[in-house]
Amino acid sequence: MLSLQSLSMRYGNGQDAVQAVGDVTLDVREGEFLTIVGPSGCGKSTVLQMIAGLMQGTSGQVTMRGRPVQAPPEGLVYLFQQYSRSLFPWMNVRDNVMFGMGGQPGVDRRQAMQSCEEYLTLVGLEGMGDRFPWQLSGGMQQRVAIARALAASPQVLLLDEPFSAVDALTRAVLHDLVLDVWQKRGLTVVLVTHDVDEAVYLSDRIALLGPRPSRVAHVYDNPLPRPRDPVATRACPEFSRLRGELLAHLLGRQP
Ligand SMILES: Nc1ncnc2c1ncn2[C@@H]1O[C@H](COP(=O)(O)OP(=O)(O)OP(=O)(O)O)[C@@H](O)[C@H]1O
Repeated sequence: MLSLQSLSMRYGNGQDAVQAVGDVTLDVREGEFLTIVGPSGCGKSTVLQMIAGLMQGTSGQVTMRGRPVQAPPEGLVYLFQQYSRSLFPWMNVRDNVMFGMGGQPGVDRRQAMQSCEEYLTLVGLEGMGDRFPWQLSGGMQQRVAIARALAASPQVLLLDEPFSAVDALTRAVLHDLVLDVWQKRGLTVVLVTHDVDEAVYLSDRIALLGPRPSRVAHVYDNPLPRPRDPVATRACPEFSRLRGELLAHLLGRQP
């Protein structure tokens, strides 16, 4: 689905230049849930923004279904960590979600409103369309942002630490919501996170980036069965083993 070939990124020039991404090569398979983890500042968000076509690498390329990504491609949606930045405070929830459908040909307002209700139901916010983002809790706002992302009918969903700003219980609920939607809609998901537990719970595969300038240090296959369960999955010996391996690698305790 997505292919990252020898991708590198240098910000700035001369003495102030920062080589953020060294040489990243990675394939993302159609329909998989792939997570990118790595030490702080190693270039995870930069890689995700290059996948999204929000910026071009200094060298290398990204392709989606074989076509070079030079601008945000159709069918790909990027969900930011800060829901407050992605929702429009002057629009109610319904209009925010309908904004996600913007420009889809042949969709009239009544159809759009009906689909909007379906997306809100999917994220557990049925009947909340008239509220404004500032009338909702952080977790609810992030659900609206997810509903809006889904309203764009993406094939690929890029998630940049979308769960880090909510409390642990809301995070667990949002994890299962995203897994449910991913499975029902057959999406391809690429998630960037600091959270090793989250990476193991959600993913099919986990790409570990090394320190800046980053390369892919290792890609872990996740053997944990699906459907996953917030309690039972974390009790599996495989969960602890994989989590431990990732942590050891991140802490530099791996040969
Ligand atoms: N627009 C920019 N201009 C200059 N330097 C930048 C810019 N964006 C990021 N950087 C630098 O590039 C490096 C990688 O940043 P990036 O945000 O991609 O890393 P990250 O792994 O996502 O970080 P974190 O885990 O802390 O969120 C950092 O040193 C950062 O300061």
